[in-house]
This record gives sequence, structure tokens and C-alpha cells, in this order.
Amino acid sequence: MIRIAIPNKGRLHEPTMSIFKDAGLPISGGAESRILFAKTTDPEIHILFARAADIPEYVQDGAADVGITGMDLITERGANVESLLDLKFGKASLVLAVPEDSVLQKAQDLEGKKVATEFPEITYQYFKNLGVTVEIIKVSGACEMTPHVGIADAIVDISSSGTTLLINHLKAIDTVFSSTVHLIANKKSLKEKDKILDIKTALESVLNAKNKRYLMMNVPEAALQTVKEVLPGMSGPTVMKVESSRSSKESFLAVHSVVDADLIFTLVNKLKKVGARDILVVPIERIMP
Ligand SMILES: Nc1ncnc2c1ncn2[C@@H]1O[C@H](COP(=O)(O)OP(=O)(O)OP(=O)(O)O)[C@@H](O)[C@H]1O
Ligand SMILES: O=P(O)(O)OC[C@H]1O[C@H](OP(=O)(O)OP(=O)(O)O)[C@H](O)[C@@H]1O
Ligand SMILES: [Mg+2]
Repeated sequence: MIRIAIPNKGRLHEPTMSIFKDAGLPISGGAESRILFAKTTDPEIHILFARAADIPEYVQDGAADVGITGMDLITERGANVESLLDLKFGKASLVLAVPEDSVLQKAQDLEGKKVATEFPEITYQYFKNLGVTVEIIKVSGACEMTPHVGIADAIVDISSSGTTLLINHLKAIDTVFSSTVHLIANKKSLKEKDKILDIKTALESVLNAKNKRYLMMNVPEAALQTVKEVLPGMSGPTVMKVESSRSSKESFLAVHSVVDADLIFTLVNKLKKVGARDILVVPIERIMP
């Protein structure tokens, strides 16, 4: 049996449930349902719902074979786990921030000063690497208030849109750590349970397909070469004969290709100009190379 720990609530819950659904492993539970265990369509794969911050330890200690959580939380806890895949969501930066009117402009200016943070390990390592000595004040949240009440001169805290810093009259002066959500595995489980790599492959196939679209069109045979020159190469397009019911003498070919989603707008206009018609653009659920 393989147990996967996923965030039970908060900003990582939904995107995690969604990528498992797209990967063919729909999960029910967590969030409002408050169910903390669940099965999947694969009887060998069970789900454990947990707080994102606890998942690194659960995976390190083997309570879960696999986990999904942020690299900042994994690094802060120094969890001895294997990262199998960057899932590319949950993007956030840990930034060094000071009051907006502060004279402190760079990390070196913090020598001998106080820094409040929810991430003491990452903060310690950051200043150590710079050869700067600071006093680290561990807080469990609402870090942004500390420089305004004399608890600290600066903070190291998560920033994504930057709104929280702005409304708390703080400004970032450096990026300490960039985080995204990763698929991690217990090192012993990884050696003993091959199925863990099947889970990685399934999630990876969803990521591979995210920015791709499947393009289908009918092309007059005479225009095929021109159309192929317009189509970007992933691998050559698939070309099939169309048993057209059209009365026209012209014979048509069906051309199919996988293209980047952000090329679609210009590509469709170019293809129409060189004679393609009946153009269909469909999303792709998974791509397994
Ligand atoms: N404002 C944010 N924007 C983007 N990602 C964030 C933000 N805050 C936290 N994260 C990321 O989400 C992950 C989980 O963060 P956290 O443990 O704070 O849970 P949460 O989803 O914010 O729930 P809550 O804060 O309500 O407990 C972390 O890896 C962190 O990097
Ligand atoms: O740059 P922004 O988009 O404003 O996001 C940054 C805020 O997001 C997180 O708080 P969250 O909303 O998770 O609340 P929390 O402090 O309870 O975790 C983090 O602690 C920051 O305060
Ligand atoms: Mg939070």
C-alpha cells in the first residue's frame, strides 16, 4: 500500500486535488469534509490529509510514503526526503523586508540587528551565507507587525502578490528563498515501492500537457507543404486522407498536431490564410513521452 500525504486545507488543497484528478486519481475528502483519510480508484493508493507544514516530517518518518507540499516548508524543517517533481504551483518567495522609510537597504545593513520570521532555519542559513550576524526572533505568524512595535528591525516572510507588505508599510530588499510545491518521497519507500514512480509519471504527464493544445484541421492536398511549414515542430504533424463527401474535385487531408497553447492565436490565423479549414483546438489531459 502507498500512502500519500496531501494538504487538507489552505491554498494548496484545491490545486493538489485537481492535479490528482487530472492524473486519473480522483480523491474525495479534506477541506470542509474534515475527512483525514481517503482511498483512490487504485486500491493500493491511500490518501492522508494533513497540514502542509507537517507533511515534510510525515514523509521523512515514513508515516506517508509520498507527500505534496511547499519546498519552503520542506527546507525549513530540513526534512530528509527525496524531491521527485516540481509541481510548479504554490509559487511564493521568502523576502527580507524592512519598514518602507527604513535606511536599511541591503542584507549587510542588518549586521547585529533583529529579524523576525516564521522561517528561522532558512533565515539563519541566508545570513550565514552572507557572513552577516543577526538575532533571529521566531514568530508563528503576523510577522509584518513586528518592525512597527520594536520587536524586530526587519522580517523574513512569504510574499506573493506583495499586498501584505504594502498595506503594512514594508518593502522587500532581497529575496531569501523561492518556493514552489514539490512531490516528495520517503527515501526507504522509494527503494521498495516502484509504484511511487508511477505516481510521479502520472503527475508529470499532467504538467507536460498543461500548456499544450491538440490542433486538427482539413487542408487541401495542394496546400499541405505550406501548412507544414507554418506548423511548429513538436514531432511532424499527423496527416490522414479525408474521405470527403464534398462534391468538389479538390481532395483534402486531415492534419493533426500538438502545439504550445500560447502559439494558437497567431497560428490559427496563419493556417486559415494558407488554406486550412474546419480547424479544431482541444485541450490535452496528459502527455506521456
Ligand atoms: N500568499 C501566498 N501565496 C502563495 N503561496 C503561499 C502564500 N502563503 C503561503 N504560500 C505557500 O503555500 C504553502 C502553504 O502555506 P501555509 O502553510 O501558510 O498554508 P496556507 O495554505 O497559507 O494556509 P494557512 O496560512 O491558512 O494555514 C507554503 O509552501 C507556502 O510557500
Ligand atoms: O504577498 P501576498 O499575496 O500578500 O501574500 C503574503 C501573505 O500570505 C501569507 O499569509 P496567509 O494569507 O497564508 O495567512 P497566514 O499568515 O495565516 O498564513 C503570508 O504569511 C503573507 O502574510
Ligand atoms: Mg498561510
